[in-house]
Amino acid sequence: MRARRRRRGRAGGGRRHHEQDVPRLRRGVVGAVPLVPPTGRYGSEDPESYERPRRHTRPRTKERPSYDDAVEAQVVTVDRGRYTCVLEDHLVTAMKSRALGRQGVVVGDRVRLVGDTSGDEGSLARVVEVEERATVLRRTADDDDPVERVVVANADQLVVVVALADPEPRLGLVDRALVAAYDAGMDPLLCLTKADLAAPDELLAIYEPLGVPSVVTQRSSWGGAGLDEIRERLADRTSVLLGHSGVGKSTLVNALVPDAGRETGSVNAVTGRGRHTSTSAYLLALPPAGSTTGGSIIDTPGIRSFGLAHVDPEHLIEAFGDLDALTDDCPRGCTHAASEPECGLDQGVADGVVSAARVAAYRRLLESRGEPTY
Ligand SMILES: Nc1nc2c(ncn2[C@@H]2O[C@H](COP(=O)(O)OP(=O)(O)OP(=O)(O)O)[C@@H](O)[C@H]2O)c(=O)[nH]1
Ligand SMILES: [Zn+2]
Repeated sequence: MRARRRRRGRAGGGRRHHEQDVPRLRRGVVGAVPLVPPTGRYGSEDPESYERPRRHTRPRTKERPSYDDAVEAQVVTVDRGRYTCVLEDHLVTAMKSRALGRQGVVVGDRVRLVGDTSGDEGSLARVVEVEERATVLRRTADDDDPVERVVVANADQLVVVVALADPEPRLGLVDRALVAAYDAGMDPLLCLTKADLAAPDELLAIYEPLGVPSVVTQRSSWGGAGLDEIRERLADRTSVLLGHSGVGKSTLVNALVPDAGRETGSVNAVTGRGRHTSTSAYLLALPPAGSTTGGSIIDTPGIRSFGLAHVDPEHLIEAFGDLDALTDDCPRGCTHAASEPECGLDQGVADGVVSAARVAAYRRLLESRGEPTY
């Protein structure tokens, strides 16, 4: 029980929480690692500390925190050690400051920048702080590789984009993405595309017992309701879009953000490189539409596998409060899988407090952890 409580308190992974619920974040501390500014104003590698003797023109007391003129920005994409950040209305290229050490900086991170934040051609700012993350979406390269990678930070919804046909839906992919979402404390959303090619009923029935919300769409209806419903679901949130190649994700992103220029052809408009070399996620602000005012989406073009070795089954069930409540009397170490002899979930079904379909769907998710990555 004690171990379980400790896991519940795990940073960034509590039961479903949204960015809005998280109190204004502590600054300058990421996880347990305090970011200690280097001695001197910005550290010895900073050209400004040589070129502009600010200390003489702007006196500061010792107590004054460093970086108090740093500006807030959000990381939009990462490419070979360069961080593109959005600062109010313009993009700034930045690198990590030495003060960050090995601290990772990922798409969605809210950061503080110093240096040249003009965004002018050739300018380079420096990331000096990463704010505590409200959520982290992680993956392991594959299930046998325990190295965890943070994919994106601060997203509160994971949109799993699945084509109803061409390519055929792969449930393994959907299940694994859902596991990652629940583990990260993000709300899942199923986005079923290409409804002009196949009916959604079968797929919807499979995910209905889990209570996963869904939208069904097809490109030809985008003048009408299809796209509006998705916009409403995305409004004022930060949503990660995940999907296998060819499901129509880029087509959808381009419809949502008309000047996004996400590649549906062969060359990435952002990097100028081939589509398959672009592996970084990319954050795009949603334009206001109808009654919605904002929100952003994070496109994840390069994710081909979604290892879940980092996911603790005991943590997964916490995303399903009604099921979690049934497991208090499970034998020690019960994984709540179908093979467990005395699992409280089976008792719950026998007692009629939970549907067999819901337990079976939960167990399918649980088992998807061990399936091959996609
Ligand atoms: N029939 C049909 N085809 C669609 C629909 N949406 C997109 N497509 C087509 O599906 C193909 C794949 O679309 P993309 O948007 O490039 O798919 P993607 O998921 O971004 O794929 P990658 O770029 O490989 O990651 C394209 O030929 C689209 O024209 C739809 O609603 N119905
Ligand atoms: Zn159990």
